[in-house]
Amino acid sequence: MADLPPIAITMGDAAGIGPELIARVFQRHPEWSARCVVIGDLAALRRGAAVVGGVPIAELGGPAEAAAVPPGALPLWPAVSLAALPPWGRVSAAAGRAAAEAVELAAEAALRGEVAAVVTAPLAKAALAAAGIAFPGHTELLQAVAARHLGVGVERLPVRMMLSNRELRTVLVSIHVPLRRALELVTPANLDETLRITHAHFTRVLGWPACRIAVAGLNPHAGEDGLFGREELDVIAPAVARARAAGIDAHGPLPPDTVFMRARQGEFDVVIAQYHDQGLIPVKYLGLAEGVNTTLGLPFVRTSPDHGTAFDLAGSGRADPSSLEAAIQAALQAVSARAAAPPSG
Ligand SMILES: NC(=O)c1ccc[n+]([C@@H]2O[C@H](COP(=O)([O-])OP(=O)(O)OC[C@H]3O[C@@H](n4cnc5c(N)ncnc54)[C@H](O)[C@@H]3O)[C@@H](O)[C@H]2O)c1
Ligand SMILES: N[C@H](C(=O)O)[C@H](O)COP(=O)(O)O
Repeated sequence: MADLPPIAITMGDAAGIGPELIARVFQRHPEWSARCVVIGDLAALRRGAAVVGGVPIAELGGPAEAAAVPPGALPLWPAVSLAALPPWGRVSAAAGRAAAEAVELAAEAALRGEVAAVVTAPLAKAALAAAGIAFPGHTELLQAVAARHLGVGVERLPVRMMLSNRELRTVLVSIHVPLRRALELVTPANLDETLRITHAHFTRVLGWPACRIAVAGLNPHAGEDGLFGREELDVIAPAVARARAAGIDAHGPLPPDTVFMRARQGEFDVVIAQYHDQGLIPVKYLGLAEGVNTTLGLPFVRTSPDHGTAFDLAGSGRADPSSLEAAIQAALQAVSARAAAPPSG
């Protein structure tokens, strides 16, 4: 796969652990230097490198120069610049704006085919908001950039968040919305789309022959035949039936308190969760170290660590790079899978 373009890694919030984790990754994986391009601010990456004891930085004019980067160097395309470095661990509009710019540049490069995938280091949603950026997080920002590139509205490019580790995968019906709003978003259309996008990701994008999808209920005991709520009977079960009629190996609605255990024991490949914390708590409870956040439905591969900016640790050198490493590894694997079996549509 040496002939594929590099993978873009965005620096994340410069006040958080992103820059130091990126530097740590190239210390631990010198073989990735020529396969990646980091998009960010030079001073922020220098500061991150200093936190982990120093890493040489190779400044690039663009992704095409990555292939010549020597092992162990941090391949930086300094296409984003901060007027001043933000203090560690503080929300700032400037850091939010710079983080978003790096993400937009990476997505546009991916859409032009100049990078093979996008891996995003964590940004702070409050910093994005402080910068006046109207998206709650990466997922919605990437969706908007891709839709703009394709000349369609975002409603024509639905995406979903998947969190995964070695033991469990979960895809969310809704993402960054208040819990009351999440309940309203348990609709036939959202269920159908989540099932379709999840099935397509595993079978068409990753080339699996089949994918066993469990669908969690919303209410205690999946409603207990309507005793504790009717969403299972009125919305979720019909969506599962429609999916099965369309050839998707969907099961449910299953009681949310045991469906993750059943998937972890091997009964299902992935669980569709009805809202953010229903799906993310079981994955993150198993530990942040190996978790990967993947956006399904985009026209390019995007992964991210499952943790955030960890402002409490930023600059200390104590942050664990494992989740970022897992995100890069997952992106490399997905890119290889796509190259071996291009999706049919
Ligand atoms: N991928 C992303 O961009 C992403 C993901 C999750 C949260 N966030 C954002 O990050 C900000 C902070 O969120 P939060 O505090 O809820 O979660 P967090 O993941 O930043 O931190 C939660 C806890 O985990 C610890 N932790 C996180 N990453 C670690 C690592 N690599 N090594 C060791 N310990 C680690 C932190 O010290 C903290 O105790 C918020 O703005 C949130 O929206 C961004
Ligand atoms: N919900 C994600 C998590 O907790 O891991 C996180 O906020 C990242 O979201 P984006 O990838 O949309 O920034």
